[in-house]
Amino acid sequence: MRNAGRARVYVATKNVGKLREMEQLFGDAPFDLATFGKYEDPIEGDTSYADNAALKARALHAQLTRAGQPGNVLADDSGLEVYALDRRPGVLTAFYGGAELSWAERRTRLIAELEASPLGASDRRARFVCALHFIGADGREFATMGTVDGEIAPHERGELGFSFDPVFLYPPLGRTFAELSGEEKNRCSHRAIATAALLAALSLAGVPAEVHD
Ligand SMILES: O=P(O)(O)OP(=O)(O)OP(=O)(O)OC[C@H]1O[C@@H](n2cnc3c(O)ncnc32)[C@H](O)[C@@H]1O
Repeated sequence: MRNAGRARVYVATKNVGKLREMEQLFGDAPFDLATFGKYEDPIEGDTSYADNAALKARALHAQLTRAGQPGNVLADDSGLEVYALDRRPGVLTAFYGGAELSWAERRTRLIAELEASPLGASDRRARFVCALHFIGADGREFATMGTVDGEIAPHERGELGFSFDPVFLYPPLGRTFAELSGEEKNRCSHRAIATAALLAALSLAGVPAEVHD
């Protein structure tokens, strides 16, 4: 008898908010997401989400292989781009404002920086970007991207989500990402779009392989 197999995928992240979303986004797909306790994240570059996602995936892939535990890996590199700020903080979103600031302080700072900028009074457009990179246990690599357009809200709103979600207004619903349920965010987010593309690519490529019993 032939069955679609389930495969473990180690996620190269230290961001609990991302991991929680990925677990929901992978939903019924034939993968079990896991973390590797000894994952050491590499130093990321400052130019490309795709390069950083590949860097993180390859680092974890190598660490698992060294530990004698080879397997599938997945990494996400993402960020928030504000048009009036020349698309900053962009690839460097995780470091916005420096390590000593809380996320609430970073959100306040972003709104203030936007409003002090020459275009900030008339242009609040922003987008979230997500690059995913998957490496199969057989070494095959798959990369996808997703983006979602929105605006920087005048004040933060909502308690859900993480990081910049309370200041990211999603115009089609008139709410910030932090005012959307997990299910709602996972129907429209940058990560949802990149994940749907990845799951489609994996399915077309026959990953995970069918098992015979
Ligand atoms: O590298 P890992 O360990 O995965 O975690 P990280 O938080 O450092 O990840 P990134 O380098 O990809 O930084 C992405 C940043 O972009 C922001 N971000 C990405 N997706 C987001 C989302 O769905 N909601 C809110 N903020 C998001 C958030 O501030 C993240 O810290």
